[in-house]
Formats: sequence, structure tokens, C-alpha cells
Amino acid sequence: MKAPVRVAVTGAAGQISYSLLFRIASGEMLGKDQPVILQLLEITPALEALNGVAMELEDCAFPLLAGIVQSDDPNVAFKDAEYALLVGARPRGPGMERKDLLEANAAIFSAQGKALNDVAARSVKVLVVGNPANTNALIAQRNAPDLDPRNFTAMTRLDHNRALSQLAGKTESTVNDITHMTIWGNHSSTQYPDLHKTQVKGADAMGLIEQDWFENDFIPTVQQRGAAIIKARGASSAASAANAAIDHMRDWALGTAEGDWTSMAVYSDGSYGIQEGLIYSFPCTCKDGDWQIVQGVELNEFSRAKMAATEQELAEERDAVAHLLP
Ligand SMILES: NC(=O)c1ccc[n+]([C@@H]2O[C@H](COP(=O)([O-])OP(=O)(O)OC[C@H]3O[C@@H](n4cnc5c(N)ncnc54)[C@H](O)[C@@H]3O)[C@@H](O)[C@H]2O)c1
Ligand SMILES: O=C(O)C[C@H](O)C(=O)O
Repeated sequence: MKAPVRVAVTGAAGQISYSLLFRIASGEMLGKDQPVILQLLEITPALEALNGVAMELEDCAFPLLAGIVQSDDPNVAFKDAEYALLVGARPRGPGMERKDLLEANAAIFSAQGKALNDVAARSVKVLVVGNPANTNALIAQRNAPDLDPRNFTAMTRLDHNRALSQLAGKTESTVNDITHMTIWGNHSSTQYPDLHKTQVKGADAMGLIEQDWFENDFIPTVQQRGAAIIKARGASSAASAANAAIDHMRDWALGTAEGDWTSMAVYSDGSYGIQEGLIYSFPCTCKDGDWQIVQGVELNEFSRAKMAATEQELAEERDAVAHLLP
């Protein structure tokens, strides 16, 4: 049996975590041979609820669950963590503007970035789920100067999975038939779900669908799917978000499928002309615990314009919190 690894999860008493933690503990994220110690962070008023979740985790008697730490102190929850899933965030309140939301979360993610910098494993793999996820990841990264910026990622895997299902439905295929899906940019309604390299049973997806469906149905459906779930459920997506977080971390740790890629919001190195330092979603492959941005994807004018629009939004989000960035 391998030695246990420490997996920190924030917002651990929330809706996403209620699905996520049980799947991490059962080995779905890091493999059925990898014991885990869960290090759970919550705000002080939620510690009692968190204790209830911890009791349920115990009651599952997961063979791979080697320990549970509960805390309201990021320096405790992130201590020696090799994986950190930052799920907890301040939700948008009544009358709150996007800028207010950015600022409220900037406080949380700068404190958590500092704590990761001080106490986490040097190779810690950080996934930010809490919204606005890309900019929260940027804030955490900028507050962790001793860690490699490549350690910080944000989640667009839910958008990627949504896009797979929409295309499978349209082409009367299954998600297993589809490869090379790409989400570019921000996890927001400006994201660009791109089918120009996507294949369905080895055939070009764009040859199987109409341009009108791509532009006026597929793209807005994927962009607006989070809002559609909120409208239908009266609460934001939770189980599907947890599932995407598992997929993102599993691929990062254990590798993407041979010959395919996934979508991850990662530290831009200037690839495809995207401003360096933004946390932008690109097509990525993962191997040996590391990710690479897929190079050489050809882009037409339509794609370039969509990619620039979502880049612009991320630059504006960064600028709105610039006074809080070190
Ligand atoms: N990236 C994505 O694809 C995606 C998808 C769905 C939801 N989300 C986002 O994920 C976040 C969590 O969603 P949820 O449904 O679990 O929300 P939730 O409100 O049920 O849970 C959030 C939890 O975070 C905790 N929390 C708040 N501030 C904290 C802090 N400073 N430290 C630790 N914990 C803190 C809260 O007490 C709460 O228990 C939201 O921001 C949501 O918008 C992102
Ligand atoms: O859109 C939201 O606010 C929720 C979440 O980010 C989602 O994509 O489901």
C-alpha cells in the first residue's frame, strides 16, 4: 500500500463538498491504491456542520481514508497538502456587483494563497472551483511567490463535460465517441467552447453539425448552463461540479488519455497570444503529474475573436483586484 497523501478541501461543509469528499475518500480521484488524509477547511460558524460531514465520512469506513483533519485555520488545513481543492467562496449576495464579489473573494483567496505558500507541499496541485474561479486562482497564485505558478489551476472541466454531452446529443453519439473538445478562457458566460478540432468517431465535429447550431445553440447553451441549473434547481450545480473536480485532479495526477486532451484553466505562458500570467483555459495534456498546453491548434477569425473576448474579461477581472495583488 502507498503512503497516504494529504488532500485539502475548502468549503468542506458546502454542497459541492458533500459530493466531492466521499468520492475522494473512495479513491476515485487518485486511484484505488492511494490512501488519503482529508484536511477540511471551513469558516468558524460552519465547523459544527463540518463535523457532521466528518462523522458521515467515518461511517462509510472507506479503506483508503487514512485520517480527517477539521479546521477553520488555513495554516492547519493546508499543512503538507499535496492536493488542494479550493471550493469555498463567498457567494453573490443581494445587490452585490461582480466587483464586490471579486473583492470579497480576493480577501479569502489572498489569505489562502499565503497559507499555501507557507505550509503546503512544494509540489501542491491547487484547483480553484469557487467563483470567480480563474481570478480567485490568480489571486491565490500571486500570494504564493515561493510556489511555481504552474501549481495553480482553475476549473473549466465542468464546461468541457457539458460540451461533450451537448455534442453527443446533437450527433446521436456518446461521450465516449468524442475527443479533442476545448474550452478557452474564463469559467463564465464569455467562455468559448470550441469544436474546430473536436472529433466524433474520428470525424470532424464541424462537418457533422451546422454552423448555425454551433454559434446559436451549442455555444450559448454551454456558456449559460450554470445559470440554467440554478434556475431549474434553485441552487448551483453541485454533484456535476464535484464530478468535474475529480476528473480535473485525476487527469492532472494520473494523466490524460493517450491521443486526447482536456480543458484546464492554467497559468498562461503567452501561448496563442493570451496575456502571460492570466489563468486561462486551454486544451491541455497531462503526464507524470504535470500539464502542458497543447500547441499548434489552428484558429480561424471566429475563434480568435471569441478567445479575445474572454481574455478581455479576465484582464478586466484582474485589473479590478489589482490593488489587492502583491
Ligand atoms: N468552477 C466551476 O465550474 C463551478 C461550478 C459550480 C459551482 N462553483 C462555485 O463553487 C463554489 C462552492 O459552491 P457550493 O455549491 O459548494 O457552495 P456552498 O455555499 O454550498 O458551500 C460553500 C462553502 O464554503 C464555505 N466557505 C466560505 N468562505 C470560506 C472560507 N474563507 N474558507 C473556507 N470555507 C469557506 C461556506 O461556509 C460554505 O460551507 C461557489 O463559488 C460556486 O459558485 C464553481
Ligand atoms: O454559473 C454559476 O454561477 C455556477 C457554476 O459556476 C456553474 O457553472 O454551474
